[in-house]
Amino acid sequence: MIRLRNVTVAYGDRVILDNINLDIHQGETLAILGASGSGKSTILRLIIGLQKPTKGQVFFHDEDITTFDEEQLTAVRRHMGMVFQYSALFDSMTVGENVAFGLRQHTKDDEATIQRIVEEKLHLVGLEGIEDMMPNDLSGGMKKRVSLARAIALDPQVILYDEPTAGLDPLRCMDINRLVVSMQKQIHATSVIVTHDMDSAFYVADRLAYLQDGRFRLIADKKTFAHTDDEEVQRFIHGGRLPEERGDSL
Ligand SMILES: Nc1ncnc2c1ncn2[C@@H]1O[C@H](COP(=O)(O)OP(=O)(O)OP(=O)(O)O)[C@@H](O)[C@H]1O
Repeated sequence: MIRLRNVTVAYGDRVILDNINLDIHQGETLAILGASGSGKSTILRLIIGLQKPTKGQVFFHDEDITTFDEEQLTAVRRHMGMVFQYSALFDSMTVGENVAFGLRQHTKDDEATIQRIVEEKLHLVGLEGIEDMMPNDLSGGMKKRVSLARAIALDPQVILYDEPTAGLDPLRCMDINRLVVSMQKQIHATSVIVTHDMDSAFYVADRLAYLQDGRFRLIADKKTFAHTDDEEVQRFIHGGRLPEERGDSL
């Protein structure tokens, strides 16, 4: 469904992604892992067409979107919902207006239809009756949920999550993890999730990809990934601990 082919992203001499290939299959949830600054968010920006690669191609349904103009990209983005790091809600708009934003931009739906969809999407993320609240009055977890409701307002084929659990306590993280899984079940979206959070990655993903030094060091299904004999990947999975440090420490 989404394919990156021989993609390089460089800023001057600094190569961030070095001739990478990636296939994302319809209906799957793929987690992209890697150290800070390894280029994970860049991959999301390439997929949604917010950034063009220095070299290579990005396909969505067999169309190379790197050749698209802004109007064509807007049409592609209609099928993609993005949950940005730190929610990125519009602070001056109510929750309802935030969720309705894409509907107003991309559809000619009447006000009653928009209100019905806003209500339905807020219900899907476990929030009801908060349409008139302002983002600044919400907790971090609620903001993420509203951000997700906004991302799914147009029934996207693809949902891109940039660090959806960052900054949340463990209970709120688990709420978001469950939501990510339930989104996939309920709207059959293809999901790509960029995260540092190993628990979250293993909970939500079908496959995991580990990015290092501009390349994918490992792309594998969850079980294979968890049991890889690649010591570097194992160290990342175990929060940097060496094998001798991995016993029960509590
Ligand atoms: N406009 C730019 N000019 C120069 N360097 C940039 C630019 N945008 C991003 N970078 C660099 O590209 C690298 C990859 O950025 P990206 O945001 O994709 O990383 P990331 O893996 O998502 O990091 P994090 O986990 O910290 O969010 C970073 O080192 C960043 O400094």
